[in-house]
Amino acid sequence: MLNVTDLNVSYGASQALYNVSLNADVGKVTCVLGRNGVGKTTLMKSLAGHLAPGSGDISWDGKSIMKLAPYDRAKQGIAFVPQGRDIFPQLTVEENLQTAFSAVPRSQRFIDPEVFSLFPVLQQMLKRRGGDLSGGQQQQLAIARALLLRPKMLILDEPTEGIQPSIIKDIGRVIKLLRDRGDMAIVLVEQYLDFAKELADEFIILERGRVVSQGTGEELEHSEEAKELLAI
Ligand SMILES: Nc1ncnc2c1ncn2[C@@H]1O[C@H](COP(=O)(O)OP(=O)(O)OP(=O)(O)O)[C@@H](O)[C@H]1O
Repeated sequence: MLNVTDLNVSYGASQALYNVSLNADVGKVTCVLGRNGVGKTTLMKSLAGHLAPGSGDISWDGKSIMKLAPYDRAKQGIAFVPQGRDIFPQLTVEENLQTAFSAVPRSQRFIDPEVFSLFPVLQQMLKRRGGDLSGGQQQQLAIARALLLRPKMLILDEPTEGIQPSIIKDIGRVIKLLRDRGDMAIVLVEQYLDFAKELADEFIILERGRVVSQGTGEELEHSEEAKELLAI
């Protein structure tokens, strides 16, 4: 289980997160919602170890991971799919997938066929360069690469951003499937309420760096407050 407690994060003199707390359970999708610029990415980068919080704590399975570098968090099973996907455009799809290998034991350094059953298009495009894929295909590649880390926690930062509806559906289906497998905590950042409603078991909404609403997926379904907080 992930426990984030009273996290404060600043960029120089400008504070982006104020006393943010969040829990995420294995076998559940926890959605982090909010409009542009409210601090969602800052929170995800803090979880992955790319930003150092000023105060507060982040623990995984009861142990603080605050002092671990991103690579060591990946080794602990924490996989981060950043916004903008961050794939290597000059490498092939296969080579992009293989970049996950450095953070897993030797015995796990193979492309698990499961990623092709989740994302069949990647198998067809194995020898193509990452940069030649569409935005949606790149997103699928980034998720597949994260899955090769055999994560216990999968962090997805706005996987639907700028992606065509049919691929959004596919990604939603994969997230549900991974959740139902029951061996992974999924933290999903979203701006789109409808996508979040379909998937969320728990949610928080951020506004100007603070948690202003939280609850269960069912509560999100009927929340007028959420609609207002996420309206553009
Ligand atoms: N590198 C940075 N230096 C200074 N300020 C930053 C930096 N990155 C983000 N910020 C500021 O921190 C605040 C939170 O930004 P963040 O990217 O976390 O929001 P977000 O909710 O993820 O937004 P989006 O949906 O647009 O990605 C914003 O006011 C942003 O301008």
